[in-house]
Amino acid sequence: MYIYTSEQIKAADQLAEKRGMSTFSLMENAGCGLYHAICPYLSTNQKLLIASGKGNNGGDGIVLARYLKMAGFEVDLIFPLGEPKTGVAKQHLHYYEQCGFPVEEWNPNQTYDVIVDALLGVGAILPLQESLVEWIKWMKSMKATIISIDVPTGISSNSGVVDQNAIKADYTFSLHGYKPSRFLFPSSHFYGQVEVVDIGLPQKSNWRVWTEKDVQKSWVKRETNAHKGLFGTGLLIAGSHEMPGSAALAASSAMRFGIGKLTVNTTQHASAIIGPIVPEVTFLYHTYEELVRSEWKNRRFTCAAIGPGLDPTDDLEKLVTYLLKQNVPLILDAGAIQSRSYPRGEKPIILTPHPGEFSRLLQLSTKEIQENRIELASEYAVTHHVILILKGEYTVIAFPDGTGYINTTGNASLAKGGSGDALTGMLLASIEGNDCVKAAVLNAVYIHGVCSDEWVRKYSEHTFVSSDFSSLLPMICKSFEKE
Ligand SMILES: NC(=O)C1=CN([C@@H]2O[C@H](COP(=O)(O)OP(=O)(O)OC[C@H]3O[C@@H](n4cnc5c(N)ncnc54)[C@H](O)[C@@H]3O)[C@@H](O)[C@H]2O)[C@@H](O)CC1
Ligand SMILES: Nc1ncnc2c1ncn2[C@@H]1O[C@H](COP(=O)(O)OP(=O)(O)O)[C@@H](O)[C@H]1O
Ligand SMILES: [K+]
Repeated sequence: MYIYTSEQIKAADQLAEKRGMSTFSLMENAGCGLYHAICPYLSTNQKLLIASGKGNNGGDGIVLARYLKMAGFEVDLIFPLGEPKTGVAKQHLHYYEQCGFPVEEWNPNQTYDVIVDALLGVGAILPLQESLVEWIKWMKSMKATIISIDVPTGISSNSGVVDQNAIKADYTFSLHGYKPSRFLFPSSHFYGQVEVVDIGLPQKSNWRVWTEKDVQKSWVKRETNAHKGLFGTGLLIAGSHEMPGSAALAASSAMRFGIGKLTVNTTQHASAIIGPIVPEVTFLYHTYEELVRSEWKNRRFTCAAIGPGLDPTDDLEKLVTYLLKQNVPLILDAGAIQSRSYPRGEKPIILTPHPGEFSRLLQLSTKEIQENRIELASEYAVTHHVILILKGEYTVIAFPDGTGYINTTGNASLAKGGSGDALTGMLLASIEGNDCVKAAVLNAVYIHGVCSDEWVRKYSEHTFVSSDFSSLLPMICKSFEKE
């Protein structure tokens, strides 16, 4: 489940070539792998068209055409942009023809059930050429099932940028690994159902998808003689007169997700609302200044989260600056997400912006953020030595060492006030319950999403509310515990 930029794909090809694995062989692997992956979606009574481009994406289409022909499928191979230009694609076309298979001319009057888009892959340069646009318009009018090879033609592979005439695939079969645009916007919505086809190259990338297996492997079971002191003494600075619920949601998720002890610093009014929801927590009613002056030193908190339900003020900023010096894991959310510098300590500092907050932080439009979520999050995490969780569909989790992960759980039922507060609470608990910081963060994000996935399996996606995390977490967490 690795993610590769177009540059990384080219580098992997070159390295393979240097080590004796020719691009010709890789293309054979690609075409053969594609054949086996695509076959289950096809039937021999369908009329198939493979439209190949001039580069190696087109070459993959040629190899696929040969395998399909050999298996008895009715398939036409055409070159809407002209015949192949790369040496390996030419070689494969030669072999295809030597096998006795023809190349067809594009016939706009012919109809097809399935069209394979092997026009452009990771070598695409946008915008699309005029000569392609006419052909794509015809293809769209066909109402056939569209299968794209590697990347749907007309979308970028590294960014979310989409050409106005881009092909919207029903299925995309990506070679070697995912391409970043699979998880960016608006490009991800052009991929359809995605499968990765292995082509025999070793997997190595600093970006990948966090999976159920990863959660299972890194799940920490409690020792039989465990005591509450082992799972953190957290301080949650959250909730205001106007937004008391955010603290309640963060606190209840933190308790449910396993934190040992939790103190909430909030207002008297907010605590009257939080207390009945989470009777397990204790309260402090300090001003930010008072917290800085005394409380922290006396209490021995082992981790903190700040921001849900708080407005960004100068006093809050002073408190954040103070907390950043305390060398404990710190989660900065909502009102605590501001532009500032961060110390290079051993304890993790975690920022949880949604695209709007990240856009304010970077002074970029949300469109630019969404098109480049992975790259921008990673740059920020590395430059500022923080863990950056860029929320939304396909949440991006970037680490200061340049590695990163995409989360694929969660759905639009989470698009409701309070979901982010619950995540903050879960992160706080997770970071104290797992010695591996990466696993702690990734598992919290993953399970936060799984809760909403479980909800929509049974109920309407409109009806999920953040208080539901509390009743879903016991069952979801149980499913990850090894017997
Ligand atoms: N390691 C891997 O993943 C491998 C990938 N292969 C395939 O090779 C592809 C990359 O091949 P290439 O680097 O040759 O690149 P592509 O085949 O993606 O595209 C390059 C060709 O398209 C033309 N082109 C670019 N932008 C265009 C536009 N806007 N309008 C019209 N024409 C345009 C270029 O002039 C060039 O001829 C991958 O996507 C994959 O399908 C395999 O064949 C080999 C191994
Ligand atoms: N369409 C979606 N698909 C997956 N996850 C989503 C979607 N919409 C929202 N989320 C998740 O819900 C949470 C929303 O957080 P946030 O916007 O901070 O909410 P709030 O501030 O109201 O608590 C994030 O974890 C985000 O990833
Ligand atoms: K393609």
